[in-house]
Amino acid sequence: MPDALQLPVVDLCSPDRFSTADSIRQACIDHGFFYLVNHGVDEELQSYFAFPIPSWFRVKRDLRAQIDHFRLLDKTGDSREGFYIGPLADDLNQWPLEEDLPSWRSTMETYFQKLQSVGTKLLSLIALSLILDEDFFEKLGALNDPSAIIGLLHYPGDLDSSSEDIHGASAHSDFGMITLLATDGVPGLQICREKNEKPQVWEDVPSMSGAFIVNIGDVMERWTNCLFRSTVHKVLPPGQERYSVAFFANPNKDCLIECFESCCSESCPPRFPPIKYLDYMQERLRVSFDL
Ligand SMILES: O=C(O)CCC(=O)C(=O)O
Ligand SMILES: [Fe+2]
Repeated sequence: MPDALQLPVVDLCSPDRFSTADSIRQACIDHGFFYLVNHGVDEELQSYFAFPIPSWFRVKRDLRAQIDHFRLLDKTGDSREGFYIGPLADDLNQWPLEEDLPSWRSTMETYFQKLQSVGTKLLSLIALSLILDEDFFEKLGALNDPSAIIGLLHYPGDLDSSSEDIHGASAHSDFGMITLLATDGVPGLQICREKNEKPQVWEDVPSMSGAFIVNIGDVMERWTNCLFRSTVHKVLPPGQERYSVAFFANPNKDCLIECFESCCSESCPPRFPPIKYLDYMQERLRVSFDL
């Protein structure tokens, strides 16, 4: 049986920003995961995502088009289904008709904007935690036209949870800067802090009512020269229906992912060469989906 984790809890609105930044730093070094409370996104909005994705509304999965348009896909073999909403301004999103799901589009747009603003606030604390200026990510250009994505995820309830080959979501790390996750409380999410250890140890990440589960993505790990970890995680077949929403805060596609000066030195040189986010993401998608 995996152990249940006690992840740190970060208060987005704490007046003591420096001590909050310190706890974020520790959480990102130790776990790459933490809970975010006091984020200002009301739960009523969050309840909108738990809708059965109607069969007529499932997105036709055109891999090439999705790469071009920064849409992410579930890994082949995962049993979940997802509906993805990309940047609102780029006009590439497919929306249900107003008469089929009244107010759904406007609610989702509001939700997207709120998550974007929570992400921006959190990134200023993350900048502080790395001894950088609070507006560091803005100045870097990461937040101009960011290629953020919301994934509305549905895990069917009728999977055979006794088989090791059946995943809700198979083991992966997220590509971007940070991910904010809201779940409906049904368990299933697990993390593996030492992915190279044998046997791997998987720990349950319980949901916390009203809190987002935040995790560090690969771009942040690369920026910080692996000081902050992009922890591998997966979702077990829940054995009952499960809904979650993941907000992937990805940077602007032209943003350069280059080790921060505060995270390298002569004795600790950058582990990765600089790369533009667009090139990085295309490479990751190519490897992940064997394109
Ligand atoms: O649904 C979840 O709890 C996790 C989803 C996830 O890790 C992802 O979509 O990257
Ligand atoms: Fe993930």
